[in-house]
Amino acid sequence: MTTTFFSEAYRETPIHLRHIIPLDFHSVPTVPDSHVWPKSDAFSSDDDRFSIPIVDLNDPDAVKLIGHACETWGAFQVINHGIPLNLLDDMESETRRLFSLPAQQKMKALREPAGIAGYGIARISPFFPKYMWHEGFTMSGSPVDHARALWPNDNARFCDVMESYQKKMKVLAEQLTHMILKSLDISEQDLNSDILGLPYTVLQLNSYPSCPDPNRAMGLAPHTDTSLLTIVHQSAITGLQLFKEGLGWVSVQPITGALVVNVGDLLHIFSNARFPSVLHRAVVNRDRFHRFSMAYFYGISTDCNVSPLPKLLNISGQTPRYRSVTVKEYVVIKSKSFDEALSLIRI
Ligand SMILES: C=C1C[C@]23C[C@@]1(O)CC[C@H]2[C@@]12CCC[C@@](C)(C(=O)O1)[C@H]2[C@@H]3C(=O)O
Ligand SMILES: O=C(O)CCC(=O)C(=O)O
Ligand SMILES: [Fe+2]
Repeated sequence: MTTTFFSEAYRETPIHLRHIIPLDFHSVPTVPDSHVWPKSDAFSSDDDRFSIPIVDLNDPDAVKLIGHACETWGAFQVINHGIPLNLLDDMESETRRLFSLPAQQKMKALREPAGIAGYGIARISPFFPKYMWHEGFTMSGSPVDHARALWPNDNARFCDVMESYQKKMKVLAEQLTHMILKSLDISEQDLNSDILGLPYTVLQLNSYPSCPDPNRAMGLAPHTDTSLLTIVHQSAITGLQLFKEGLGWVSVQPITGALVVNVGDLLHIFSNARFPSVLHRAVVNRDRFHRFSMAYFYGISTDCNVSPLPKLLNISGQTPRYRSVTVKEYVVIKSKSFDEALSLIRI
């Protein structure tokens, strides 16, 4: 379902193979020119005075705290979320196992030019003049076909772990969505009845190999997510940074067992810009520090419209800042215009 939706949306913007096939990172002793980004101090963020809020889902004030975090940061870390720690560990070890395969084996699961699922570099690559120090593996639904191509005889464990993670993430994403709506005083009855019915979901595994010159390479370039919200599990190595007006790039410190939640573009539109869809990027590390992350993108039903929620406009007396678009229209606009997508639908 999700796969068909995205391949229809991406039909008009197929990606060239040079923007799908990653570098064989372990085969290069230095950073090739194709991957050298302009040197800038902004790459390092040693300033740990600031950090995004941490919300305990068992806190009686969790709804209020989440609402405040979404409004001030567009992100927060969540603890006591109900995802077992051993499942997070299994995700990490299966992710490591996948990216440790020889380059020619990973190529057997290469993403199609207009596809969403499979192995390759980030879809946003063509918007940047340099390549990122990153490789990814994207799943929309069952990973079984690609997993068979990667490990003809030994794919059951990978599929089991990915599928059970997707199930658990869906439950958590639903719970967070309800809490976020509650923080806005919106109940399910205030929503178009099928909007949350059949959400699109995408699971993305990210690998950032250790880099010989991390100050000149970029793991994942600055972007906002095309989702309602994204739940990220990061390995114990720093790399994720969020951009906060007035502060600049702020690192998200890994906390064992915590998950990072980002506000995506769709929630930004629904909230009539009250919640910023957070600009974020991943920087890379040297030596032994190969970093992994697992991002779960949670959307809404693909045949629904996205627009500022009418009840919210009534409560606040605000005028809508965005015109109504279908999810597909928005995904097409974003795939063509990337960081200008929101301004193209602004009223
Ligand atoms: C649903 C999606 C969001 C995403 C594009 C995609 O079709 C599948 C992969 C997602 C991802 C993961 C890495 C970063 C990102 C910007 C990219 O290039 O591919 C996101 C996309 C997004 O949020 O727009
Ligand atoms: O690696 C990370 O921490 C961030 C990943 C991310 O932003 C994404 O997959 O969209
Ligand atoms: Fe992201």
